[in-house]
Amino acid sequence: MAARQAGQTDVESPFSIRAGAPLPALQKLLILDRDGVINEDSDAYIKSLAEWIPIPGAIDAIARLSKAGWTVAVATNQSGLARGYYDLATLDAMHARLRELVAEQGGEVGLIVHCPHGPDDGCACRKPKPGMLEQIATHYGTELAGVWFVGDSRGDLDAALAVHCQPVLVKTGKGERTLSKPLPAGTLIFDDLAAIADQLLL
Ligand SMILES: O=P(O)(O)OC[C@@H](O)[C@H]1O[C@@H](OP(=O)(O)O)[C@@H](O)[C@@H](O)[C@@H]1O
Ligand SMILES: [Mg+2]
Ligand SMILES: [Zn+2]
Repeated sequence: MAARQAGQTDVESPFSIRAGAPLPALQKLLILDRDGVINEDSDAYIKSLAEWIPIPGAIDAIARLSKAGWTVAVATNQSGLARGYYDLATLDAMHARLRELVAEQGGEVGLIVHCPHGPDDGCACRKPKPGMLEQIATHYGTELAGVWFVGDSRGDLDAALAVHCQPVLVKTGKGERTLSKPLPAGTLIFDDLAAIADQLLL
């Protein structure tokens, strides 16, 4: 299958912050994995809008960060597209719903990038490859070093390390499963996205 480019269905403003560095005048950038971080995940994939269920506290966390000047972008593998489990319109409906829920709380979601490919397509965007993170960095005109990338799977952590992001693991989604095996040195661990927002907004 010809490798399609990673899909992006959103635009956002160009700001960033290197986690741990002095806070520059520019806004702060946080990158999130989707399934298992923002919404519940399933080994059967998230195949419909009805199956897209926000993790408690996640929508509020994104809204709180956004209102505090953080740019919150998303990088998500969506091999279910290549597998034919759902189509792009369904994926877009999930992301429209995410935006709607965050907007209802006065926040906004930044760029959402997805990898539509399957594991055997040899694309550059499927995590653990860092292509989507690089796409987000290009979009916002920023470096990635030290930027927190929050995921629930080992592939998320490895993608972060590939571009010198700060790997951050949440225990939601597949996080506990990921935590049961050795993690990359320096990985930060939080219960959930709400706890990350609490930390970043201290
Ligand atoms: O966590 P993000 O990247 O947002 O999305 C993960 C999903 O695309 C799906 O990724 C699949 O992995 P494979 O793509 O089949 O290896 C499985 O892990 C599913 O359970 C999961 O829902
Ligand atoms: Mg995930
Ligand atoms: Zn891809």
